Amino acid sequence: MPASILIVDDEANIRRMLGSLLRAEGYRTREAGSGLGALAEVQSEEPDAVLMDLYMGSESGLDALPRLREAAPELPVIMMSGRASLSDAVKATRLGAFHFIEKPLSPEAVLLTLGSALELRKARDLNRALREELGDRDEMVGRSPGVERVRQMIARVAPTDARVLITGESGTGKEVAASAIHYRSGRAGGPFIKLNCAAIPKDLVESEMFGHERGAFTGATERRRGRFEVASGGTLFLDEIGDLSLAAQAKLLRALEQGEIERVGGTETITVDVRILTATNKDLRAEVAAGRFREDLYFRLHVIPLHLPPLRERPGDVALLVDHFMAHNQRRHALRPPRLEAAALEALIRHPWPGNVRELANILERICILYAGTDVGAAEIRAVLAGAGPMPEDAPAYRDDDERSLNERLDDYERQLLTGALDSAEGNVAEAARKLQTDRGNLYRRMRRLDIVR
Ligand SMILES: Nc1ncnc2c1ncn2[C@@H]1O[C@H](COP(=O)(O)OP(=O)(O)OP(=O)(O)O)[C@@H](O)[C@H]1O
Repeated sequence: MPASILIVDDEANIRRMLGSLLRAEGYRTREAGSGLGALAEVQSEEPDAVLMDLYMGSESGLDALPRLREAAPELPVIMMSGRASLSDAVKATRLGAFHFIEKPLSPEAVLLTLGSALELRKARDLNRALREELGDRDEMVGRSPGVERVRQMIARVAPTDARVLITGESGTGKEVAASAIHYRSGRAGGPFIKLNCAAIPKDLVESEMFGHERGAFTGATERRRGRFEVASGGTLFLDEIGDLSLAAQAKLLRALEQGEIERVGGTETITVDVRILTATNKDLRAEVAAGRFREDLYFRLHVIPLHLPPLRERPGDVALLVDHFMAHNQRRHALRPPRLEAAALEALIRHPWPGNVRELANILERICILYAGTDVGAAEIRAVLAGAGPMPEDAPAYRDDDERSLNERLDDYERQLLTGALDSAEGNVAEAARKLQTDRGNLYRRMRRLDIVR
């Protein structure tokens, strides 16, 4: 669809001249002879850009400009004038004009300025779409006191640069909270970069965080920027921080203390401006006591603690989350949502949700797909929940003659489960994690512990 341009000038011959120039370039054009006329045009259908004269008889384009901007805040308006003073130009810019061009108009200047105004417009539209999408992602659904506390805390810490250590069981929304903090901070226009410390092999942690120079180690065929550098100006979210090796902890501590990093194999010191948010489902204090986590690093990261309560402690949020995920699945899969009977909702509320909100989201996706457009009662919910249970019916039974310890037997079972899921996902770890209703980090950690290589 060609862009539509509104031409506002009290002189008909200028409107005609601009109109034919723009149409020859493939634009659609509309015209207005006054500021009021322009406002009516914009209100009836918003154009993609406006070209407006500064002096239209007794009327000044400078009066019309704020009204246009109010009616359509993202509409770029280009002002034109033959006898504008510098102060007019400054005033126009201050009132939000996109640009100022002088008459007599040169076709090149008009087309060039219009081209960049339309680019800006496109970028703004894209941004808005992104914001809408993100709004959905970083929205903490829930009205329980626990979630209200989290929300208040987020509002309080977001505008600061304080480091926040987010704790909570798996699937409670730690990443949602981190992204909410970023997008409500002054760094929202900068990048939000996530690094899952459990998902990267030990010997690559340093290069993931700080980057590497070409040839720094076997396989480093290109120079690569690390997450610290990529996140500069924004926020770096270090998930599963409790899984970081002691060696990597030492390097992270140095980076935090000095605000500087060095790429692996490099000599250059790079200053980075990054806000650090961390999350863990481990008890980091216990990790410190056990000597697995550096105390000095713990104190650096733990400036503000933010704890996300497990879903079973806030059953009052289940109904809201059900609504939220039903709407989400309806959009995502373009299907009619099932109708949940009261008993079905009751069953969902009573479930203990060991996998927290992530588990609820997965169960609801399954319900939406399996029962689209039909009635769902407690029996259907029980069936879906049973299918999602941690132990399938053919779990290995207890055998008197098995001499292995409990842990060895459990490891064996876990290995079967993981390799089964990985096989069924054709080796795709993210997909296998989804099938097992866990996150990739957890799956990688378990694979590493059991020496499962994929
Ligand atoms: N309060 C909430 N409102 C809406 N969605 C939520 C909420 N909490 C969690 N979710 C959703 O549940 C899923 C899991 O959340 P998230 O990844 O933030 O959990 P997590 O605590 O970081 O998990 P892990 O420790 O396993 O990484 C995501 O799809 C997220 O969008």
